[in-house]
This record gives sequence, C-alpha cells and structure tokens, in this order.
Amino acid sequence: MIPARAVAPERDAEPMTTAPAPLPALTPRTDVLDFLLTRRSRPAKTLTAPYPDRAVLETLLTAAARTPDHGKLEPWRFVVLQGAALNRLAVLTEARGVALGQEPEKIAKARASFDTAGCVVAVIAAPKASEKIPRYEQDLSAGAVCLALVNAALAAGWGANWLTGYVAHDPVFGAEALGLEAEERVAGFIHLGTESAVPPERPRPDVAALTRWMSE
Ligand SMILES: Cc1cc2nc3c(=O)[nH]c(=O)nc-3n(C[C@H](O)[C@H](O)[C@H](O)COP(=O)(O)O)c2cc1C
Repeated sequence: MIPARAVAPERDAEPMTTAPAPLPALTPRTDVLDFLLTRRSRPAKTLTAPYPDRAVLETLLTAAARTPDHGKLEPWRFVVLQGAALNRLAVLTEARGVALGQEPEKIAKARASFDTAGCVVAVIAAPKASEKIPRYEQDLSAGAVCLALVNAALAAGWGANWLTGYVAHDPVFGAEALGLEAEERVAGFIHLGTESAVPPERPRPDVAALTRWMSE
C-alpha cells in the first residue's frame, strides 16, 4: 500500500494574515490635551545639535504617518535630509532663487534655512490617481502629516518648525534637489533639532470669532 503523502491543506498555503492589534478604549489623556493646548513650534534658526538620530526619526515618521488618509492612498512620502544633502539643497536654493528672479534677501533667507539646518524632513505630497478621492483631499492629508510630524517631535522634546518658501513650490527644485515626480510637491520642510531658546507665545486665533454654532 502506498502511504498517503502528507499534503498540507490548501488553506495552509495561504499567506498568514494577522489581525491588527486591538486599540485601547478611549480614556481622558489630560497630559496629551495639555500638550495640544500649549504646543508651539520652535523657529528653525534656533534649532541646534544634537539632532534626532535615525531611530528617533523612524519613530517620529511612524507617528506622522498615522494620519487620516481618505481611501488609504498614502498620498505622501518622506525625504530625510542630513549632512551633505543639506549643503546641496542650500546651493540649489540660491541658484533657483536667482533663476526665478527672487529678491536677494529672500534668497539669502531661504539658503540659510538649509545652511544652518542639521536635520530636515521634506514631507512630499505624492497624489495618487483616483476617481474617488480628489487631489485636494490628498493634499490635505499631506498637510496633516506635516502637523503630525511637528507635534510628534515637540511631544518627544525636539524643536520642530514647518517651513516652505519658494523652493517648495518650484518643480525644477523638486526634481533636481529631491528627485520628485512631476505631480509631486513639497508640502513642508520640517526642521528638527534641539531647542536653544524657548520662544514667546504668539497671538492665537479668537476661536469664538471663527466658530459658528449651528444646531438647526
Ligand atoms: C504650509 C506652511 C508653510 C509655512 N512656511 C513658512 C515659511 O516658509 N517660513 C516661516 O517663517 N514660517 C512658515 N510657516 C509658519 C511656521 O511653521 C510657524 O513657525 C508656525 O506657524 C508656528 O505655529 P505654532 O506656533 O502654532 O507652532 C509655515 C506654516 C505652514 C502651515
């Protein structure tokens, strides 16, 4: 008698699917709410060494990517800029400023933002073709990623600042400096580092004046 060959049931050949871990139930997190009520960016030019290392950055990027995204398109990505990459961007920022006819003062300021930086994450708005999700919503998600990254950094004790400037909107700079595709744009350059000075609070919006309550 020919022994039956051990054949694994077909379902075992299916890739293992792991259910996402259940989330904890919501409870009041007054420390987190206090943070959100007092959070404040740290001006990029006041950020110094030490800068977040790769392990820290991976945590901050993971927090930033935990952002609402209609249709799960992931219409954004990150370029982490350190060391010589920042020098390269500084030089190109000046060259593009001249080519674009920007004011010399504006060029110098834009260039300095890279010359004096030690760690910058470019959040790239990378829209996906979709019949359902408008580009506008995809860009909103990219903006939300920028704020999430700033807030994650601040919450972890790092200074953070969301900057843009003319280079962020310049497709030539995007392609040459960051390798962006034609439809991609820089949503924000998020400068990260150690704060050297605590900035004063800035005037905050009059939320009551901005809010209309509708109940019918
Ligand atoms: C899309 C976007 C682009 C910005 N670009 C610049 C910029 O290029 N230069 C600048 O000084 N501030 C810029 N800001 C403002 C800074 O991020 C500023 O520090 C921030 O508004 C402070 O906000 P906070 O005090 O609530 O953290 C930008 C803000 C946003 C939302």
